[in-house]
Amino acid sequence: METFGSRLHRAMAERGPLCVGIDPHPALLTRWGLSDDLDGLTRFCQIAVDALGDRVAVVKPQSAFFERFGSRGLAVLESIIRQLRGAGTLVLLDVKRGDIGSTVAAYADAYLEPSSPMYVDAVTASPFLGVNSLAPMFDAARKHGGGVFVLALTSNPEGASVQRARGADGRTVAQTIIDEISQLNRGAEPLGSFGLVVGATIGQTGHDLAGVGGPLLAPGLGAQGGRAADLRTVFGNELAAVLPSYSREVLGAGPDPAALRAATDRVLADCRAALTAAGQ
Ligand SMILES: O=c1ccn([C@@H]2O[C@H](COP(=O)(O)O)[C@@H](O)[C@H]2O)c(=O)[nH]1
Repeated sequence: METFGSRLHRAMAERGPLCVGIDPHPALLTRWGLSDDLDGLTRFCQIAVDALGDRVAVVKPQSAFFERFGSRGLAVLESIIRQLRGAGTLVLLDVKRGDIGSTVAAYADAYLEPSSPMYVDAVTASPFLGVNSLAPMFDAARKHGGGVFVLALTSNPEGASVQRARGADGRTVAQTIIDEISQLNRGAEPLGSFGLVVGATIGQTGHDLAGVGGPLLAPGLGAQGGRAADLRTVFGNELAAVLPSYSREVLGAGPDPAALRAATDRVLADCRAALTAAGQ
């Protein structure tokens, strides 16, 4: 069985280093001339999937915007996950789950067990109940070729007070998370299956990302103010592992499918330029 890290490495080589988020914000539904209800959600997602599904390496649906509509919203999410995976696109579900280990086991069943209706290639996870509380997700990912992206240095300004707090050994909370995820990826080639989330908005991190060995998801580009050129400042020598992620910046170009594709091509070109400019 091929690992998630290997599948992601190939997808990034074939389609380019880009993740596009499907975040059906109420304001975007309105902007696309759609109603803020289940019909609008369904139409929005169909247009986005048809326009982008076979072009980008990774699509990242944001679960919250589907959960707004209850079980019928989740049915739409399940449907687009199936369609995207059918088009050969890796699906990273942004759901930021975390809990005590016995409950994380149920989240692992929900997202990383192939028989689940919500089965995806990878999920985002919150480590703030302790990285090791996520062990059931890591185990399921290993068993089924999935991936887990763990929050480390998030793109929002509020994250720093928690993530940059220092423990007894002098390391920040984020560095502890980075070090634990690095251990999980040890020896994995060409890329580990355990990633970190590091916002493109945070400037020089002051953290050591050199040994991570897995993908570095970089949200915060576009609508939150991050620019592709900032990736070089944030990630330094680790540009080869960076997976830039845009949601509103691309989706704001819709609903015209050609405009969505043009926006995707534009941000991908920006990212390629930024990620290769340092001679990588
Ligand atoms: O640190 C983080 C972690 C996750 N996100 C998520 O990414 C997208 C960003 O959307 P934009 O429209 O490109 O701002 C969204 O789903 C966030 O929940 C993040 O922004 N920062």
